[in-house]
Amino acid sequence: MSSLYSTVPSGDAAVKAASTLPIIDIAPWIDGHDHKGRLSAAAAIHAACLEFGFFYLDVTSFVSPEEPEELSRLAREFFALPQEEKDKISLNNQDHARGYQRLRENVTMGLADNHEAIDFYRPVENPDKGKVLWGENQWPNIPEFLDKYEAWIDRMKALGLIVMHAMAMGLGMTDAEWEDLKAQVDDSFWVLRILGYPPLPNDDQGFSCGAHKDYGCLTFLWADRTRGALQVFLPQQFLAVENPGSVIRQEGIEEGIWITVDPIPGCIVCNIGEMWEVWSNGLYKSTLHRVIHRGSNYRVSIPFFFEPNFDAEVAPLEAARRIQRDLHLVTESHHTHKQVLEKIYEPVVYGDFLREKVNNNFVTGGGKYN
Ligand SMILES: N=C(N)NCCCC[C@H](N)C(=O)O
Ligand SMILES: O=C(O)CCC(=O)C(=O)O
Ligand SMILES: [Fe+2]
Repeated sequence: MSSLYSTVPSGDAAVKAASTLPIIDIAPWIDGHDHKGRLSAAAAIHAACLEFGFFYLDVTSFVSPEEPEELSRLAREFFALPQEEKDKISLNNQDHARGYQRLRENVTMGLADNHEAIDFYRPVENPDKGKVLWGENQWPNIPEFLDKYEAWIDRMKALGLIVMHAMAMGLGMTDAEWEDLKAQVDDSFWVLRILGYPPLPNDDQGFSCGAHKDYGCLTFLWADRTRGALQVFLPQQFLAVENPGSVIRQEGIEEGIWITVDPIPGCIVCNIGEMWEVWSNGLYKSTLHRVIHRGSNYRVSIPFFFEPNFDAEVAPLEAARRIQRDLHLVTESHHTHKQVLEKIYEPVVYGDFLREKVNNNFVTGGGKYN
Protein backbone atom coordinates (compact mmCIF):
# COMPACT_ATOMS: atom_id res chain seq x y z
CA MET A 1 0.00 0.00 0.00
CA SER A 2 1.35 3.42 -0.84
CA SER A 3 1.58 5.69 2.15
CA LEU A 4 1.10 9.41 2.35
CA TYR A 5 4.59 9.97 3.47
CA SER A 6 6.42 7.84 0.96
CA THR A 7 4.84 8.59 -2.43
CA VAL A 8 7.06 10.66 -4.72
CA PRO A 9 6.10 12.88 -7.63
CA SER A 10 6.51 11.12 -10.95
CA GLY A 11 5.00 10.75 -14.40
CA ASP A 12 2.45 12.69 -16.43
CA ALA A 13 -0.06 13.15 -13.65
CA ALA A 14 2.47 15.07 -11.57
CA VAL A 15 3.31 17.37 -14.48
CA LYS A 16 -0.34 18.05 -15.28
CA ALA A 17 -1.18 18.80 -11.66
CA ALA A 18 1.77 21.12 -11.18
CA SER A 19 0.89 23.19 -14.22
CA THR A 20 -2.66 23.47 -12.90
CA LEU A 21 -1.74 25.33 -9.72
CA PRO A 22 -3.29 28.72 -10.45
CA ILE A 23 -1.55 32.10 -10.45
CA ILE A 24 -3.82 34.74 -8.96
CA ASP A 25 -3.01 38.42 -9.39
CA ILE A 26 -3.88 40.52 -6.35
CA ALA A 27 -3.62 43.82 -8.32
CA PRO A 28 -7.40 44.45 -8.32
CA TRP A 29 -7.24 44.40 -4.52
CA ILE A 30 -4.43 46.93 -4.38
CA ASP A 31 -5.54 49.68 -6.70
CA GLY A 32 -8.84 51.47 -6.80
CA HIS A 33 -12.29 50.11 -7.37
CA ASP A 34 -12.05 47.29 -9.85
CA HIS A 35 -15.03 45.40 -8.43
CA LYS A 36 -15.19 42.88 -11.27
CA GLY A 37 -11.49 42.19 -11.00
CA ARG A 38 -11.85 41.64 -7.26
CA LEU A 39 -14.74 39.26 -7.74
CA SER A 40 -12.85 37.16 -10.23
CA ALA A 41 -9.71 37.01 -8.03
CA ALA A 42 -11.96 36.00 -5.11
CA ALA A 43 -13.59 33.27 -7.22
CA ALA A 44 -10.17 32.01 -8.31
CA ILE A 45 -8.97 31.80 -4.69
CA HIS A 46 -12.15 29.93 -3.73
CA ALA A 47 -11.61 27.39 -6.52
CA ALA A 48 -7.94 26.98 -5.59
CA CYS A 49 -8.82 26.39 -1.93
CA LEU A 50 -11.38 23.74 -2.86
CA GLU A 51 -9.00 21.90 -5.11
CA PHE A 52 -5.46 22.43 -3.84
CA GLY A 53 -5.30 24.51 -0.69
CA PHE A 54 -2.32 26.07 -2.48
CA PHE A 55 -1.91 28.75 -5.15
CA TYR A 56 0.54 31.36 -6.42
CA LEU A 57 -0.15 34.99 -5.63
CA ASP A 58 1.22 37.44 -8.16
CA VAL A 59 2.35 40.27 -5.88
CA THR A 60 4.20 42.43 -8.40
CA SER A 61 1.73 45.25 -7.72
CA PHE A 62 2.49 45.06 -4.00
CA VAL A 63 6.18 44.28 -3.38
CA SER A 64 9.28 45.22 -5.29
CA PRO A 65 11.35 42.21 -6.40
CA GLU A 66 14.48 43.58 -4.66
CA GLU A 67 12.84 43.49 -1.25
CA PRO A 68 12.78 39.72 -0.67
CA GLU A 69 16.17 39.37 -2.40
CA GLU A 70 17.59 41.67 0.25
CA LEU A 71 15.94 39.65 3.04
CA SER A 72 17.45 36.50 1.63
CA ARG A 73 20.91 38.12 1.52
CA LEU A 74 20.57 39.09 5.20
CA ALA A 75 19.42 35.57 6.09
CA ARG A 76 22.45 34.04 4.34
CA GLU A 77 24.72 36.42 6.21
CA PHE A 78 23.29 35.15 9.49
CA PHE A 79 23.37 31.45 8.63
CA ALA A 80 27.02 31.80 7.51
CA LEU A 81 28.07 32.87 11.03
CA PRO A 82 29.93 30.42 13.32
CA GLN A 83 27.63 28.10 15.28
CA GLU A 84 28.37 29.77 18.63
CA GLU A 85 27.38 33.17 17.22
CA LYS A 86 24.06 31.80 15.99
CA ASP A 87 23.43 30.05 19.31
CA LYS A 88 23.55 33.44 21.05
CA ILE A 89 19.96 33.95 19.91
CA SER A 90 18.86 30.34 20.53
CA LEU A 91 15.19 29.82 21.29
CA ASN A 92 16.33 28.01 24.42
CA ASN A 93 17.54 31.34 25.89
CA GLN A 94 14.01 32.62 25.63
CA ASP A 95 10.54 31.10 25.52
CA HIS A 96 11.37 27.96 23.53
CA ALA A 97 9.66 29.41 20.48
CA ARG A 98 11.29 32.74 19.57
CA GLY A 99 14.81 32.55 18.25
CA TYR A 100 17.32 30.40 16.43
CA GLN A 101 17.05 26.63 16.02
CA ARG A 102 20.07 24.57 15.05
CA LEU A 103 20.14 22.14 12.18
CA ARG A 104 17.98 19.11 13.11
CA GLU A 105 16.58 20.77 16.22
CA ASN A 106 13.13 21.01 14.62
CA VAL A 107 11.14 17.80 14.61
CA THR A 108 8.26 16.80 12.36
CA MET A 109 6.39 13.55 12.94
CA GLY A 110 9.14 12.34 15.22
CA LEU A 111 11.94 12.89 12.69
CA ALA A 112 14.59 15.62 12.86
CA ASP A 113 14.32 18.14 10.02
CA ASN A 114 17.42 18.96 7.99
CA HIS A 115 17.15 22.73 8.34
CA GLU A 116 18.08 25.58 10.66
CA ALA A 117 15.78 28.54 11.27
CA ILE A 118 14.88 31.68 13.20
CA ASP A 119 11.31 32.30 14.37
CA PHE A 120 9.78 35.65 15.24
CA TYR A 121 6.27 36.10 16.58
CA ARG A 122 3.98 39.03 17.19
CA PRO A 123 5.40 40.81 20.25
CA VAL A 124 3.37 40.53 23.47
CA GLU A 125 2.72 43.21 26.07
CA ASN A 126 4.13 41.54 29.20
CA PRO A 127 6.87 39.20 28.02
CA ASP A 128 7.69 36.24 30.25
CA LYS A 129 10.34 33.91 28.95
CA GLY A 130 9.26 31.17 31.34
CA LYS A 131 6.02 30.85 29.42
CA VAL A 132 6.13 29.15 26.04
CA LEU A 133 5.60 31.66 23.16
CA TRP A 134 5.49 34.60 25.58
CA GLY A 135 9.08 35.83 25.47
CA GLU A 136 10.77 38.41 23.29
CA ASN A 137 11.98 38.19 19.72
CA GLN A 138 15.74 37.82 19.31
CA TRP A 139 17.18 39.67 16.32
CA PRO A 140 20.55 38.95 14.74
CA ASN A 141 23.09 41.67 15.28
CA ILE A 142 23.44 42.45 11.57
CA PRO A 143 23.03 45.99 10.19
CA GLU A 144 19.59 46.61 8.67
CA PHE A 145 18.29 43.16 9.59
CA LEU A 146 15.60 44.41 11.96
CA ASP A 147 14.43 47.31 9.78
CA LYS A 148 14.19 45.33 6.57
CA TYR A 149 12.35 42.44 8.20
CA GLU A 150 9.98 44.70 10.08
CA ALA A 151 9.03 46.40 6.82
CA TRP A 152 8.33 42.96 5.30
CA ILE A 153 6.23 41.92 8.32
CA ASP A 154 4.09 45.07 7.96
CA ARG A 155 3.55 44.38 4.30
CA MET A 156 2.66 40.74 4.83
CA LYS A 157 0.19 41.67 7.58
CA ALA A 158 -1.54 44.01 5.14
CA LEU A 159 -1.54 41.26 2.50
CA GLY A 160 -3.11 38.91 5.05
CA LEU A 161 -6.12 41.17 5.50
CA ILE A 162 -6.45 41.61 1.75
CA VAL A 163 -6.45 37.87 1.06
CA MET A 164 -8.82 37.21 3.97
CA HIS A 165 -11.24 39.78 2.54
CA ALA A 166 -10.98 38.18 -0.89
CA MET A 167 -11.67 34.78 0.65
CA ALA A 168 -14.72 36.12 2.47
CA MET A 169 -16.00 37.37 -0.86
CA GLY A 170 -15.17 34.02 -2.49
CA LEU A 171 -17.31 32.28 0.13
CA GLY A 172 -20.18 34.66 -0.57
CA MET A 173 -20.06 36.23 2.88
CA THR A 174 -22.17 39.30 3.62
CA ASP A 175 -20.43 42.49 4.74
CA ALA A 176 -21.55 41.82 8.32
CA GLU A 177 -20.17 38.28 8.19
CA TRP A 178 -16.85 39.61 6.90
CA GLU A 179 -16.69 42.11 9.78
CA ASP A 180 -17.10 39.21 12.24
CA LEU A 181 -14.37 37.20 10.56
CA LYS A 182 -12.09 40.23 10.35
CA ALA A 183 -12.43 40.73 14.12
CA GLN A 184 -10.76 37.32 14.55
CA VAL A 185 -7.66 38.24 12.51
CA ASP A 186 -7.24 41.99 12.95
CA ASP A 187 -4.56 41.52 15.63
CA SER A 188 -2.90 38.54 13.99
CA PHE A 189 -0.57 36.42 16.12
CA TRP A 190 1.72 36.24 13.08
CA VAL A 191 4.93 34.25 12.73
CA LEU A 192 7.89 35.04 10.53
CA ARG A 193 10.20 32.12 9.89
CA ILE A 194 13.58 32.31 8.18
CA LEU A 195 14.75 28.92 7.00
CA GLY A 196 18.16 27.73 5.85
CA TYR A 197 18.46 24.36 4.12
CA PRO A 198 21.83 22.77 3.47
CA PRO A 199 21.47 19.97 0.91
CA LEU A 200 20.13 16.70 2.26
CA PRO A 201 22.82 14.04 1.76
CA ASN A 202 21.87 11.56 -0.97
CA ASP A 203 22.10 8.63 1.41
CA ASP A 204 19.81 10.35 3.93
CA GLN A 205 16.25 9.06 3.78
CA GLY A 206 14.98 11.89 5.96
CA PHE A 207 13.45 15.23 5.04
CA SER A 208 14.56 18.83 4.86
CA CYS A 209 11.16 19.50 6.42
CA GLY A 210 8.79 16.61 7.05
CA ALA A 211 5.17 16.47 5.85
CA HIS A 212 2.93 18.83 7.78
CA LYS A 213 -0.02 21.17 7.56
CA ASP A 214 0.43 24.79 8.53
CA TYR A 215 -1.31 25.68 11.76
CA GLY A 216 -3.23 28.84 11.21
CA CYS A 217 -4.75 30.88 8.54
CA LEU A 218 -2.61 31.89 5.53
CA THR A 219 1.03 31.20 4.68
CA PHE A 220 2.89 33.54 2.33
CA LEU A 221 6.07 31.84 1.23
CA TRP A 222 8.94 33.56 -0.49
CA ALA A 223 11.67 31.13 -1.52
CA ASP A 224 14.91 31.49 -3.44
CA ARG A 225 15.26 30.08 -6.96
CA THR A 226 16.05 26.52 -5.91
CA ARG A 227 13.83 24.13 -7.84
CA GLY A 228 12.41 20.79 -6.81
CA ALA A 229 12.47 21.42 -3.06
CA LEU A 230 8.91 22.17 -1.94
CA GLN A 231 6.38 19.40 -2.53
CA VAL A 232 2.63 19.50 -2.05
CA PHE A 233 0.35 16.50 -1.60
CA LEU A 234 -2.55 16.19 -4.01
CA PRO A 235 -5.23 13.61 -3.23
CA GLN A 236 -5.83 11.21 -6.12
CA GLN A 237 -9.51 12.02 -6.29
CA PHE A 238 -8.73 15.54 -7.51
CA LEU A 239 -6.40 14.69 -10.36
CA ALA A 240 -8.93 14.30 -13.15
CA VAL A 241 -11.66 16.57 -11.90
CA GLU A 242 -13.12 19.20 -14.23
CA ASN A 243 -15.13 21.03 -11.62
CA PRO A 244 -13.65 20.83 -8.13
CA GLY A 245 -16.75 22.47 -6.65
CA SER A 246 -18.68 19.26 -7.31
CA VAL A 247 -16.35 17.09 -5.23
CA ILE A 248 -16.24 16.80 -1.49
CA ARG A 249 -12.90 15.69 -0.17
CA GLN A 250 -13.11 12.50 1.81
CA GLU A 251 -11.54 11.93 5.17
CA GLY A 252 -8.65 9.55 5.55
CA ILE A 253 -7.84 9.21 1.86
CA GLU A 254 -4.19 8.31 1.57
CA GLU A 255 -3.88 7.89 -2.20
CA GLY A 256 -2.39 10.73 -4.13
CA ILE A 257 0.81 12.23 -5.44
CA TRP A 258 3.38 14.76 -4.35
CA ILE A 259 3.75 17.62 -6.82
CA THR A 260 6.71 19.98 -6.93
CA VAL A 261 5.92 23.65 -6.39
CA ASP A 262 8.78 25.71 -7.80
CA PRO A 263 9.18 29.45 -7.33
CA ILE A 264 7.81 31.81 -9.99
CA PRO A 265 9.37 35.30 -10.22
CA GLY A 266 7.01 38.00 -8.92
CA CYS A 267 4.89 35.45 -7.08
CA ILE A 268 4.72 34.09 -3.58
CA VAL A 269 3.23 30.71 -2.76
CA CYS A 270 0.12 30.92 -0.62
CA ASN A 271 -1.51 28.08 1.28
CA ILE A 272 -4.16 27.74 3.94
CA GLY A 273 -3.60 26.42 7.44
CA GLU A 274 -5.72 24.30 9.74
CA MET A 275 -7.83 27.19 11.04
CA TRP A 276 -9.26 27.59 7.55
CA GLU A 277 -10.22 23.94 7.65
CA VAL A 278 -12.31 24.71 10.74
CA TRP A 279 -13.80 27.99 9.44
CA SER A 280 -14.80 26.28 6.20
CA ASN A 281 -16.03 23.17 8.07
CA GLY A 282 -13.74 21.03 5.92
CA LEU A 283 -14.85 22.51 2.60
CA TYR A 284 -11.26 23.73 2.27
CA LYS A 285 -8.58 21.30 3.38
CA SER A 286 -5.26 22.47 4.64
CA THR A 287 -2.81 20.60 2.42
CA LEU A 288 0.16 18.51 3.50
CA HIS A 289 3.49 19.71 2.21
CA ARG A 290 7.16 18.92 2.79
CA VAL A 291 10.64 19.93 1.64
CA ILE A 292 13.24 17.60 0.17
CA HIS A 293 16.26 19.60 -0.90
CA ARG A 294 19.11 17.64 -2.45
CA GLY A 295 21.61 19.13 -4.88
CA SER A 296 24.46 21.42 -3.97
CA ASN A 297 23.25 24.88 -2.97
CA TYR A 298 22.17 26.26 0.39
CA ARG A 299 18.45 27.05 0.06
CA VAL A 300 16.75 29.94 1.86
CA SER A 301 13.01 30.35 2.25
CA ILE A 302 11.02 32.92 4.23
CA PRO A 303 7.44 31.96 5.11
CA PHE A 304 5.19 34.49 6.80
CA PHE A 305 2.28 32.95 8.67
CA PHE A 306 -0.71 35.27 8.86
CA GLU A 307 -2.63 33.77 11.77
CA PRO A 308 -5.78 34.47 13.75
CA ASN A 309 -5.63 36.60 16.90
CA PHE A 310 -4.23 34.62 19.84
CA ASP A 311 -7.62 34.53 21.58
CA ALA A 312 -9.71 33.98 18.46
CA GLU A 313 -12.38 31.31 18.81
CA VAL A 314 -12.37 29.69 15.42
CA ALA A 315 -15.61 27.92 14.49
CA PRO A 316 -17.33 26.90 11.22
CA LEU A 317 -18.65 29.89 9.28
CA GLU A 318 -22.27 30.04 8.25
CA ALA A 319 -21.21 30.96 4.69
CA ALA A 320 -19.31 27.67 4.37
CA ARG A 321 -22.30 25.73 5.68
CA ARG A 322 -24.51 27.38 3.04
CA ILE A 323 -22.16 26.20 0.30
CA GLN A 324 -22.01 22.71 1.76
CA ARG A 325 -25.79 22.48 1.80
CA ASP A 326 -25.97 23.68 -1.83
CA LEU A 327 -23.30 21.20 -2.87
CA HIS A 328 -25.28 18.48 -1.24
CA LEU A 329 -28.29 19.36 -3.40
CA VAL A 330 -26.36 19.24 -6.67
CA THR A 331 -24.22 16.18 -6.02
CA GLU A 332 -25.38 12.62 -5.95
CA SER A 333 -26.39 12.03 -2.40
CA HIS A 334 -24.43 8.97 -1.46
CA HIS A 335 -23.32 7.93 1.96
CA THR A 336 -19.99 9.78 2.13
CA HIS A 337 -21.54 13.11 1.18
CA LYS A 338 -24.13 12.72 3.91
CA GLN A 339 -21.38 12.09 6.42
CA VAL A 340 -19.46 15.16 5.32
CA LEU A 341 -22.58 17.27 5.52
CA GLU A 342 -23.37 16.16 9.01
CA LYS A 343 -19.88 16.57 10.35
CA ILE A 344 -19.43 19.87 12.16
CA TYR A 345 -15.89 20.81 13.14
CA GLU A 346 -15.24 21.55 16.80
CA PRO A 347 -14.39 25.19 17.58
CA VAL A 348 -10.74 25.86 18.50
CA VAL A 349 -9.06 28.69 20.38
CA TYR A 350 -6.11 29.47 18.12
CA GLY A 351 -3.59 30.25 20.89
CA ASP A 352 -4.26 26.91 22.64
CA PHE A 353 -3.84 25.02 19.39
CA LEU A 354 -0.59 26.83 18.60
CA ARG A 355 0.91 26.22 22.07
CA GLU A 356 0.25 22.51 21.73
CA LYS A 357 1.98 22.45 18.33
CA VAL A 358 5.02 24.42 19.46
CA ASN A 359 5.43 22.20 22.52
CA ASN A 360 5.99 19.23 20.24
CA ASN A 361 8.22 20.90 17.69
CA PHE A 362 11.72 20.80 19.12
CA VAL A 363 14.24 18.28 20.33
CA THR A 364 15.07 20.57 23.21
CA GLY A 365 12.67 22.22 25.60
CA GLY A 366 9.54 20.78 24.05
CA GLY A 367 6.76 20.12 26.52
CA LYS A 368 8.72 21.43 29.51
CA TYR A 369 7.13 24.85 29.66
CA ASN A 370 3.50 25.80 29.78
N1 LIG B 1 4.29 27.78 11.98
C1 LIG B 1 4.37 26.78 11.12
N2 LIG B 1 3.36 26.47 10.36
N3 LIG B 1 5.49 26.10 11.03
C2 LIG B 1 5.55 24.95 10.25
C3 LIG B 1 6.57 24.02 10.78
C4 LIG B 1 6.17 22.64 10.41
C5 LIG B 1 7.05 21.63 10.94
C6 LIG B 1 6.88 21.43 12.42
N4 LIG B 1 8.02 20.75 12.91
C7 LIG B 1 5.64 20.58 12.73
O1 LIG B 1 5.79 19.39 13.02
O2 LIG B 1 4.53 21.09 12.73
O1 LIG C 1 10.69 26.02 2.86
C1 LIG C 1 9.61 25.81 2.32
O2 LIG C 1 9.46 25.86 1.10
C2 LIG C 1 8.38 25.47 3.15
C3 LIG C 1 8.52 25.65 4.63
C4 LIG C 1 7.29 25.27 5.37
O3 LIG C 1 6.44 24.58 4.88
C5 LIG C 1 7.04 25.77 6.76
O4 LIG C 1 7.98 26.31 7.38
O5 LIG C 1 5.92 25.65 7.26
FE1 LIG D 1 4.60 24.66 6.04
